[in-house]
Amino acid sequence: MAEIEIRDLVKTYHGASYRATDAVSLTVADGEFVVLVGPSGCGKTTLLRMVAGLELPDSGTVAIGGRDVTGLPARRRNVSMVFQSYAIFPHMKVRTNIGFGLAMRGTPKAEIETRVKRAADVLELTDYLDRYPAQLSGGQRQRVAVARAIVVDAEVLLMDEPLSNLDALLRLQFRAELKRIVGRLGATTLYVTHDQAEAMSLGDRVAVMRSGRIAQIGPPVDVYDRPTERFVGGFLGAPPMNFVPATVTRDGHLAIGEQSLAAPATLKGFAGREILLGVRAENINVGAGADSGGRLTATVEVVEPTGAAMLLTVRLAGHEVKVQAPASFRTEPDSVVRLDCPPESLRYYDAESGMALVA
Ligand SMILES: Nc1ncnc2c1ncn2[C@@H]1O[C@H](COP(=O)(O)OP(=O)(O)OP(=O)(O)O)[C@@H](O)[C@H]1O
Repeated sequence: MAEIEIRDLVKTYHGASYRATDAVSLTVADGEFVVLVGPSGCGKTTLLRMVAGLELPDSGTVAIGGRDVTGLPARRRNVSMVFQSYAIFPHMKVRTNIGFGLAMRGTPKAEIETRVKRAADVLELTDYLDRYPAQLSGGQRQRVAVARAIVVDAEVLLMDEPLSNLDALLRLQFRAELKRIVGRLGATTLYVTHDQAEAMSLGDRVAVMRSGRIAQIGPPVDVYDRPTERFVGGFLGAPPMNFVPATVTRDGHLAIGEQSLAAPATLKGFAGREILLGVRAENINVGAGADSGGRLTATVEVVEPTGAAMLLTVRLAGHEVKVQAPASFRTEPDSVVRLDCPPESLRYYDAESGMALVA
């Protein structure tokens, strides 16, 4: 059993006027992979370091496997860590690097050898055991760091941007590999990244952080599809969710400038108010030309082929909107397009607070 239970963790760094983490609570179930994601400075690393035992909270508790470890130093927590910098020793061969943690714990030599071999096998490093880090590629070095973390059989795996030193392609490859490895291990994992795509890809659940708090947590697809606040919709997704100001009219419409869509009955109580309409680029149907049938009219500003799709930037009632059209869609700047959004793909937010209006 290695559930991580974080309760009301508060941390204010010396001299700071704000809390780096502001009463964060989070439970990571045994064997679960939770990703902390959010913009720079939102408190992800601070939270992870408090779980690791590298930082003491001002208040709140951390329990691992049902044991309160809040006051315990890192070495007594049975956690394993992988950091952004590979933190592998340049003067040691891969074999020694991987076995380092075990050697420090006084594990017998024969057992170290067996376990290093097993970890190297999992991470496809067997052919590199007698090389020095300088003789490895970035991805291989990163795998050595991961091997060293998994070899000790810790209850909990903590990773802070472990892929950030890799170039884009390697990062993508290793992301899938990491998912496979950690899945196989079944370790309880808390993982920090600022990369929303990485968070979506890896997490059983994703916790989106903002200013020291968890804004929303849930399975990646849920969080992506139903952001509970504008911030989350604007952070997850490339392009981010579109937000268009609209007024709820008394006759049950959503007025977007001079144009309108039907408003759902759930917005009845908001008649007369300006709200934000949230919609993902891929949920907007687009037709070329003024007669193509959609209920809204917009003007194309930018056309970007992405290969898999055609990304359009259009202007709708003075607002910029990203639309993902099929790759075969043909249009050009200044052309008129018609847009339609299936009602089930629309989300509604308070214009001031940015919070979702209806679930
Ligand atoms: N040792 C420190 N002393 C003072 N302030 C710190 C310290 N470490 C972090 N902070 C501040 O605490 C806040 C949270 O930092 P933290 O490193 O946890 O954010 P983060 O979300 O991990 O950001 P990034 O993605 O940039 O690493 C930031 O405002 C940061 O400037």
